[in-house]
Amino acid sequence: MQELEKYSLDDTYIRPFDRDKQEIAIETKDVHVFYGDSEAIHGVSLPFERYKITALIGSSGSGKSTYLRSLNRMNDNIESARVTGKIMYRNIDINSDAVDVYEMRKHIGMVFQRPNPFAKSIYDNIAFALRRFGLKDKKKLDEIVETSLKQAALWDQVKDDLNQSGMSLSGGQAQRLCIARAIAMKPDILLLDEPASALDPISTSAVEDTLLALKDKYTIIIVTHNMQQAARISDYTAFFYSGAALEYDETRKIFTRPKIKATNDYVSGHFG
Ligand SMILES: Nc1ncnc2c1ncn2[C@@H]1O[C@H](COP(=O)(O)OP(=O)(O)OP(=O)(O)O)[C@@H](O)[C@H]1O
Repeated sequence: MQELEKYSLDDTYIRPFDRDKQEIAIETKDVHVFYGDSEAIHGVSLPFERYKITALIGSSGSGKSTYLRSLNRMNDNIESARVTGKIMYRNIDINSDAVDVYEMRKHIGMVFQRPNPFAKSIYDNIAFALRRFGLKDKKKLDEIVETSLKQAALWDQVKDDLNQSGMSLSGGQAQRLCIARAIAMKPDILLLDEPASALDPISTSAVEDTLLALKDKYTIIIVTHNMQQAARISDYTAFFYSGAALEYDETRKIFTRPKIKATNDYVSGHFG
């Protein structure tokens, strides 16, 4: 934890957005997250542009996952966690008690680090939540299953046997099934917490291609440990350090001309 003392949390650069030209899909305002008495996120205010990929980078324990989870209230599932501040989505503060969390998560979906397909067929992995939300029409279900698998770049590999178990897929295929499952709900925003960290390089590359292809329909926010991955796929990058977002800018600037010393030291491999 030595390095955590090294840089000032006040030395920050958060890029401005031109809100007349750049649509903001979701935005946090002064978000703090506490686990019991310990503060893990210290007032993070970031806007995320629609139809862009934004990467959250930073060393282990810097708060990336905690912050990402706050964006669709996954921290609600952690008993000791408490989130303050506003998370504005379509002029609604989704952090307010009045929000129906399950309804909100239809708009703001999440894919986790480890592929977690259900022990069901590929078809049912996708149809399950749709049926639960009341969709019974078989033709409509077939259509959504097909479109979601196509968008997740998995259709060609599985179309001949949608009845095979989701558990029988390779890691990369299983993760793309989880992406298909998330996008079947037609979310606006897709949150991904290190979706490729458990995958081999070929599967990683397939997942990255999938995300790039999804960008024109979804706003994507992705936590990654992998700086090359952030550089390859994201438009914007936020650098997290010790529970604060120290720098937020276009990805190419973060990796070539960061304005903050901590960012520069991190992207050039001085700590991590
Ligand atoms: N469920 C939890 N209960 C208590 N403390 C937690 C919990 N989850 C995370 N923390 C703490 O919050 C801080 C931020 O952790 P977080 O997992 O968000 O960081 P991270 O940047 O995503 O790290 P990593 O890259 O290792 O996943 C750390 O100090 C961590 O120990």
